[in-house]
Amino acid sequence: MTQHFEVTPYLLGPVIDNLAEQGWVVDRSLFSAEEIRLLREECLANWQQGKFHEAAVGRAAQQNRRSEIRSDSVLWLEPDKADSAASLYFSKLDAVRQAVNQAFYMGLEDLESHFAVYPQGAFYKKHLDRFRDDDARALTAVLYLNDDWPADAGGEMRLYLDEDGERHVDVRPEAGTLALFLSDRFWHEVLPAGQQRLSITGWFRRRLATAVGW
Ligand SMILES: O=C(O)CCC(=O)C(=O)O
Ligand SMILES: [Fe+2]
Repeated sequence: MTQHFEVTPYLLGPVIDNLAEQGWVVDRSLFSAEEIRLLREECLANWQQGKFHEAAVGRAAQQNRRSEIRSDSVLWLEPDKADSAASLYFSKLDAVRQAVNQAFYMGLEDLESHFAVYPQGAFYKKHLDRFRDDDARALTAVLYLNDDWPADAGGEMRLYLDEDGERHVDVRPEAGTLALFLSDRFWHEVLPAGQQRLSITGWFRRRLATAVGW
């Protein structure tokens, strides 16, 4: 069954405007409570079936488990095999991709995404979402799935707004909050989570300018 999830331009307008002005945006209107509930259930069902693995740092052959840097567990989403909740996610994010490409000619081609579960106490130290040997990741999208996130539960994503880390915003991982930021520009971290924390992290990737002999 093919379903089309409309993302009306009036929802994307402010997202694009904020990205243009500041390179990051926090949106709370793209996903409905029901859509987030479906995604959360899918995330938890996979978690309970033991399908997640401890997250690594780095890419491909250079991947290492570094539990002093991050202590979450992840499960990659497969767009082709996506069942209903994940395909809903991919169609919404594709609308974002197209709007960003139209506005900024960024040439975003695809999206790689994983569910992430941060058990109580888990964190991800300050980092940049771009690998030394791969600059394809251009725009990061983090969507939070947590139904109930008390103010004192920690687990905020701290997004640093300048190079020296003096200014930052803390994003609470509440259901339906979507944070978008330029992957090569914004250092960020996940503060220790006071309770289990669920999310989907995605990276829009750009075509790589590979040398082909000319
Ligand atoms: O979950 C978050 O708030 C951010 C996760 C993150 O920084 C990452 O997976 O690279
Ligand atoms: Fe990150």
